[in-house]
Amino acid sequence: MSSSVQFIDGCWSAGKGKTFSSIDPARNTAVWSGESADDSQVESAVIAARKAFPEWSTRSFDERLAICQRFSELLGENKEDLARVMAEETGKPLWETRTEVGAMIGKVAISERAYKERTGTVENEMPGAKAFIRHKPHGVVAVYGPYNFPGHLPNGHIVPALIAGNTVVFKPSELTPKVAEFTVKLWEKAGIPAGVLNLVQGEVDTGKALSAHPQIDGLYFTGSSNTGHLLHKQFGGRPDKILALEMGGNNPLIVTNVSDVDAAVHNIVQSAYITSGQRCTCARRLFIEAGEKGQAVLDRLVEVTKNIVVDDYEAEPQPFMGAMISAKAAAGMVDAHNELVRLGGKSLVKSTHRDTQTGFVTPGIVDVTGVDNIPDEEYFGPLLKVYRFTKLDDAIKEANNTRYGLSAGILCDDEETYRYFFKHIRAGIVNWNKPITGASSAAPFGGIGASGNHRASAYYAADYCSYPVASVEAENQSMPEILAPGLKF
Ligand SMILES: NC(=O)C1=CN([C@@H]2O[C@H](COP(=O)(O)OP(=O)(O)OC[C@H]3O[C@@H](n4cnc5c(N)ncnc54)[C@H](O)[C@@H]3O)[C@@H](O)[C@H]2O)C=CC1
Ligand SMILES: O=C(O)CCC(=O)N[C@@H](CCC(=O)O)C(=O)O
Repeated sequence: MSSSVQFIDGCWSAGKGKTFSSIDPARNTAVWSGESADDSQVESAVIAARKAFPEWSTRSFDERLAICQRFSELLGENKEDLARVMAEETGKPLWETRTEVGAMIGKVAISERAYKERTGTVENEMPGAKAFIRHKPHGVVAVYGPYNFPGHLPNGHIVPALIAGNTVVFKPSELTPKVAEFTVKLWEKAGIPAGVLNLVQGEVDTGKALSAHPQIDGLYFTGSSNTGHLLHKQFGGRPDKILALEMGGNNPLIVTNVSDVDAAVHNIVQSAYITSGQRCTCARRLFIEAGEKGQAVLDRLVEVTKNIVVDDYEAEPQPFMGAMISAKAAAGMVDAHNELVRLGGKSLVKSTHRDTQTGFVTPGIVDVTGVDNIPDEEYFGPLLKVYRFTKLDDAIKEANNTRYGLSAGILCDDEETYRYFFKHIRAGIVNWNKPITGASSAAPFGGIGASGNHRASAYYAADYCSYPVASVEAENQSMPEILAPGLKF
């Protein structure tokens, strides 16, 4: 247990707000406990970041990058310990948390490339002068992270923000404070100067205090659509502040005319149930063609889903799914399953909460074909709704019938069908014969509609971490050969 949990202006200190804790959802044991940052500590963190900004932003790019590279090396050296902390706090199996640390390590090199490619310097000759495009950091930015990737997703904002010269106040998910503390200690070890990266731990009150602080210049948020929409309202009328929102989805996956049934089922399972369905990119709605071919896919999916191994993060052999983030979240999945059945859906695979004290829940499938009033909600867990269709156009129309627009995919043998789907589907990630999860850090990552606000992250995070400055520059001034009308010299 730790008490110095806030990192403000280069110093660790205890929070002055109320106590909160994190629980290992696989074992129902306490992992971490500490006091939250109160308003005065959020204020100190923002002021420290403001004070550190002039020096950090005017350092050379290479100096800033060197610290990020050292952080990346330290992640490598501490990979196993960090993966274990992630597993304890989230319930995710170790194979998966190791992958998450790997993604964090890779983020630095990718962000360096993205910075140079998307926000580097461009020089053009013009008569008697040169035209430049350069980029400057915004200033103090707040970074909010979700619990499902407590390392990788906030890291996807923090690294490009720091590389670009911003200073950061990081507010992690209250469900994963230990991962945040571990990570920020590595930044400290990497030599991040005082005030450049600050950590304020706490629950929603801490988040509210930070987002409302008048001295932040921007906020980079990954989390639920509800919170994202609240932040968007809060930032209304503030065009001077940059807001990047990465939110949830109600993502569709269409299956039509596939010859390799097992390969299709594997792609469905990877799309719907990886991370116990706790990825914003997970498939929530599966459209399967009516008839024998579709039935063969569905039957095999039901069979494979029933056999998915759900177990402790340390179990050997490793399970595909670990516990969900909390016992409450797992119970919520069973409730959501029952609600779909109450609305008229047919349960094909029942979601079962293993016990009321842990987050273990088995993956579920409900056939909701022809059922009206299915809520357009993101059930953030391993629950898949099935829709049978006869015409592809109807499936695409229904797939688009959502306020969200994060990821979408089609599993089909012929390219023409994919091209048609691509043209008509609305989403920020559109895949063919691949899972719709597992988005690359080397590509833009974001959604439309209620999934985001057109400020895609991952490779495009560079875009919201600085603003462009256009300059026309001449070493000497000279009089033009022809004066504008009405001027006399
Ligand atoms: N599109 C994307 O890139 C991703 C989106 N997500 C989404 O994140 C969600 C799961 O993450 P959660 O941690 O539950 O999200 P959340 O919205 O509950 O929390 C995210 C952060 O916002 C803070 N917060 C909550 N209410 C606030 C308020 N009123 N004012 C200021 N701050 C507030 C929380 O303390 C936390 O730090 C899912 O909906 C998922 O789809 C998750 C991963 C990736
Ligand atoms: O941010 C990046 O570097 C790439 C995006 C990414 O890692 N996406 C993951 C997880 C995000 C989520 O769904 O919670 C994915 O697409 O699986």
